[in-house]
Amino acid sequence: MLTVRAPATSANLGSGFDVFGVALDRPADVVRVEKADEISIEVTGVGSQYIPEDPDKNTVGAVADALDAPAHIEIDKGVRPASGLGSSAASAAAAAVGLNELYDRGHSREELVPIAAKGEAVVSGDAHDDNVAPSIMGGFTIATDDGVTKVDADIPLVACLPDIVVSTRDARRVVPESARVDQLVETVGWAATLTTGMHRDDPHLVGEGMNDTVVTPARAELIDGYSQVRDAALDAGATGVTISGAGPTVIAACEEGNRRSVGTAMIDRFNSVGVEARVYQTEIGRGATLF
Ligand SMILES: Nc1ncnc2c1ncn2[C@@H]1O[C@H](COP(=O)(O)OP(=O)(O)O)[C@@H](O)[C@H]1O
Ligand SMILES: N[C@@H](CCOP(=O)(O)O)C(=O)O
Repeated sequence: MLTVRAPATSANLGSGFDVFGVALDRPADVVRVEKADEISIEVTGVGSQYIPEDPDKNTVGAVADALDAPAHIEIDKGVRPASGLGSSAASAAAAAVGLNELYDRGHSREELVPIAAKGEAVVSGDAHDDNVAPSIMGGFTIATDDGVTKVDADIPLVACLPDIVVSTRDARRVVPESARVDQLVETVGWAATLTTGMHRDDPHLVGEGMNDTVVTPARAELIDGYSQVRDAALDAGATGVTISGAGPTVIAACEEGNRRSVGTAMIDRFNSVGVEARVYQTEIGRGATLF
């Protein structure tokens, strides 16, 4: 039996819809894989009552199929489903790394990204790579059809998860079908600024690059209190704030010493609109770890 820990991730970061992602230091899923004649799945942990154990409906089933690696797969969820923290992707990433090792398939970490993304297609309708890439490879990742570029960055982050459920599938339905040229121009500027910030470990450039006028405003409607929480985090010293993945988690970049005050401000503001929330004071972390 092999055990793999794969981290939660925050995709998009505002300007990088379906492209940018970061591995978070915590929370994480822990997945155990053991060779078997057929695929079977057992799920425990946070939100496990909402996660199907049917291999056709769980992200890890699609990964085992793609690797032709039947196994008994135990998933201990640390990442709440429908959180915007790459919950479904964390399991898929862990399964891809574990089954690749168990069956000695010889794929590199980068080659495992599109394999793990097949699991994302099962739950959200699209095989987007922006969560599985950082969960497998760690750091800040730029995932495109040409492959994954990874930067090891050190940026303090606060992820505030409200007690609201937003499924990625539903949140993809509100994404506008088109954008104006002036919006493309500003998005390119923000994405370039964010990428430079990651290279320089500069939370101010990263925060500036977390802007977005295309996808985030449409999705903000799905999160009660989003704009108030964003303002509160910025007032408390966050350098940038946006929706994590498809939401409802709200993610803030900040300086090391500001994480606690930013987190408290975000929780208080969600509470003030009647929404319970919890906060992860975290940072950009490593990819899936095999034990
Ligand atoms: N291994 C898994 N872990 C988490 N969710 C899963 C898994 N397999 C299937 N799902 C389903 O995926 C959906 C959650 O995925 P998604 O909406 O993308 O949330 P998140 O943003 O947290 O990844 C839920 O409907 C859940 O039942
Ligand atoms: N690019 C995707 C990312 C979804 O992330 P998740 O953590 O909400 O699954 C999107 O924005 O739809």
